[in-house]
Amino acid sequence: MNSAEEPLIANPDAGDDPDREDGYADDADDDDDDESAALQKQGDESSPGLFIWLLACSAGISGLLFGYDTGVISATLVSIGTSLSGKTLTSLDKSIITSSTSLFALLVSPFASLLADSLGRKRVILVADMLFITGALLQAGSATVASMVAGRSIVGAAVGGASFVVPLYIAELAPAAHRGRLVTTTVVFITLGQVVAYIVGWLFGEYGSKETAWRWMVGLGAVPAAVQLCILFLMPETPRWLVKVGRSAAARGVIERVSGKHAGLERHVDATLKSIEMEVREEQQARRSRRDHGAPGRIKWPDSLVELLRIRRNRRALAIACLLQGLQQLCGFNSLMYFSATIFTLLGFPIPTLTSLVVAVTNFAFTLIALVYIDRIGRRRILLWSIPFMILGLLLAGYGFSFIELSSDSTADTAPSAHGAALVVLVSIMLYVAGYAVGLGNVPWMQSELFALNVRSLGSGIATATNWGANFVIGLTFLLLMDALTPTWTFVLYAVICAAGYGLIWSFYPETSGLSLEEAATLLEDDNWGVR
Ligand SMILES: O[C@H]1[C@H](O)[C@@H](O)[C@H](O)[C@@H](O)[C@H]1O
Repeated sequence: MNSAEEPLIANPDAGDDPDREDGYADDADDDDDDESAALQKQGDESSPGLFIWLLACSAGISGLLFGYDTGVISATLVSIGTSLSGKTLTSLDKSIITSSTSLFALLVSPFASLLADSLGRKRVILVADMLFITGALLQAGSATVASMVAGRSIVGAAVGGASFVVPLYIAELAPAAHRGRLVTTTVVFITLGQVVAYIVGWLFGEYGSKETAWRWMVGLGAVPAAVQLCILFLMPETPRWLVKVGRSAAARGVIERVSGKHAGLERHVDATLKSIEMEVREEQQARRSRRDHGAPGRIKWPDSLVELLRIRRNRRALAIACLLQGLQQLCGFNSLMYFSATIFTLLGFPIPTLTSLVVAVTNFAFTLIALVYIDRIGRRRILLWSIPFMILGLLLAGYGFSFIELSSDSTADTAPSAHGAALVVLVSIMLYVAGYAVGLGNVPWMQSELFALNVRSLGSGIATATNWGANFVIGLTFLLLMDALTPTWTFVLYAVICAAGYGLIWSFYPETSGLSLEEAATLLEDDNWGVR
């Protein structure tokens, strides 16, 4: 058994409560708990301090890479020409090159969660950086389609690991009152990475040499990864992981540093540490009791999977996290990210790559707005407010498309009415993207706050895999749907998916804003899923 699975907490207050079969709450400690929760909250609500912002930004570089590597592919594909395997890329080559990234992200994310539990959150960021660098260099030096696919797959593995571990890392370090905002920083970096990728793609595409432009586009991804690799040595491990492996003294030091300076710091640190230790202890007891009641042998990862699926609140957390992550992709946003240039070509815009920059910039700008308001408005509420705008945008875009005759050579009817309709589509796409960016674009990444510590890493890993699975499906089916259903009905289909998602969120997703990770994880015990 690895050390992460068997914490070594030496806590003088540690009380075993044999009456609790699940080991989750201990009545005798209730008054203490209330006091420490109040103290923890008091410290949490003070300003988060420079150090935690620096940490969120350093970790956010992974988000920048995620956004850059997923965004840069559209410009790369149109600039490769005959540089790979001495031939023009076929549609199949393009699809495989594009989707290998999401496929590997999908395959790697659940396994990265095992690494994050045994080696720590920080080391997964380190491994991801090395993969980002290797993948970028391999792509830049590719002479064949096969080596390009290998490079994209390695980058995909890095994106899969980083996209799951960075929100987890930040959520475990952040004070509760600012956690939403700090996790949203990652999404700000992702969307910034996409803007940068579009600009780099456009600049190199317009002004670079035909032979080497695309090599620069993909190779540049190595730079931020190398920078992060250097900074990483200054970044701490999360207190929750440290407590889990029995290093409470080190955890205390980290909590002190991220709490910022405020009155009562010492007591706040004590309270935070105590509540983490309590959660770990309760999980140890629960695990021990489950082992005594049957499951023989040592707890290995399939056992944490069993815990995830057998305990009601864990199962619910997983259902919600997967629902949100699935919806984030199935609402169709990334079809715009990957194919907006194709769409705007169909609509007859003169410089489609520039027009598609509108999508990336709107996404980035509205993610910044989410950054400011997410903790004030709350996760559930921001989703319930923003999804109707997405639905409206999709329906209007579908309506606009119905006025445009797409001819067989894939160019739009150039009649004045078609120009008007193209503008309607552009504006409604912006409305949809804005709605997406303030809600669905970022809230699902707060997934780790739904899970109890013992299953947090595995649960987040599976939810991240759901995100990449749905991303893969959307990337693969969008153009086919446009052909089979027409653009109008494709957009209507995405609107229907959003409406169904709205209903599910309304029924099952409780508000977790402002709660400590330990409180958020217990909310799902309620019969009504903590929704009312
Ligand atoms: O949160 C991010 C962000 O919204 C990106 O713009 C999108 O491309 C990703 O798929 C998503 O996970």
